[in-house]
Amino acid sequence: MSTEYSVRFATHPDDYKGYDTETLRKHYHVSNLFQQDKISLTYTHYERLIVGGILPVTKALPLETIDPLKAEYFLHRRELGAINIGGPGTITVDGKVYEVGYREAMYLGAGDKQVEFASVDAGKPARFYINSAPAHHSYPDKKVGMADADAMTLGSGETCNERTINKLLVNTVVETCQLQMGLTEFHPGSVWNTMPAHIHDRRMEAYFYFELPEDQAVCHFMGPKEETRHIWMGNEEAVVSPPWSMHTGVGTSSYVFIWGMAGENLDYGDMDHCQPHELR
Ligand SMILES: O=C(O)C(=O)C[C@H](O)C(=O)CO
Ligand SMILES: [Zn+2]
Repeated sequence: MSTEYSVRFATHPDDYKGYDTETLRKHYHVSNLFQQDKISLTYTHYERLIVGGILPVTKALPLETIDPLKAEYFLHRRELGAINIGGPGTITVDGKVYEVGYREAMYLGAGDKQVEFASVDAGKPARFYINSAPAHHSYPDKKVGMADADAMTLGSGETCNERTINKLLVNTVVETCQLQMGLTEFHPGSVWNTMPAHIHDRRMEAYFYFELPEDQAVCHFMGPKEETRHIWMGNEEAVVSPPWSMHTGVGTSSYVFIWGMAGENLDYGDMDHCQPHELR
């Protein structure tokens, strides 16, 4: 088996108030996503979103079903989004090969039976970050490059939050059941993501931070706006944002992040903003 998984249960905001650092990390922080020749999955009970990392080096890695799905194959009743943050890779779906390069995304619809992830060059392996959610309709597979993104620039240099949000797997670009994914990059000098912060209790979210120098960190904030907590994030680590939680983060240097959501609607702009002066 080249697949490993762990399970995260959902938490109540009243309980969260009493969590110390270790408990916060145990419930929301996800590390060790990329292990050589492994598929590492975290099955969350937030909209049953799965967060994962796939690092094929010496061999192709099949997407195997895992016990919590009780399904014959992984995508029997699921859809999946993958974004490659490494060297050139391929995703083979029921015999059809898609070349997926750096920062390119792939949407896989429910019903795809045999899916395999591979690197083109073991010396520069592909690194596929994935999110998967339950799906009750089969939409066509689609590769989405950065040039296809529905891009939006927000913020300003003065407030250190100037950034381009590249919406890759969203309903203006590709048909999905509930999954949305994108990649946000910063303009020089800006380090605050998602500021002003927001909550969308219709959808849970997961953030994955990468291209962060190894000796630097991102301070990720979560919680109801009047009761926030922080989690220090390292490179290639993810954090789960429950539907009741605001989310924002600030880096001690530049970084990039991938966000992914699942839940009630596909309306990216449906957010309840929390202005900086309202945060406690
Ligand atoms: O920097 C931002 O703002 C984001 O990238 C926000 C995320 O896309 C998000 O939280 C979507 O709900
Ligand atoms: Zn959000």
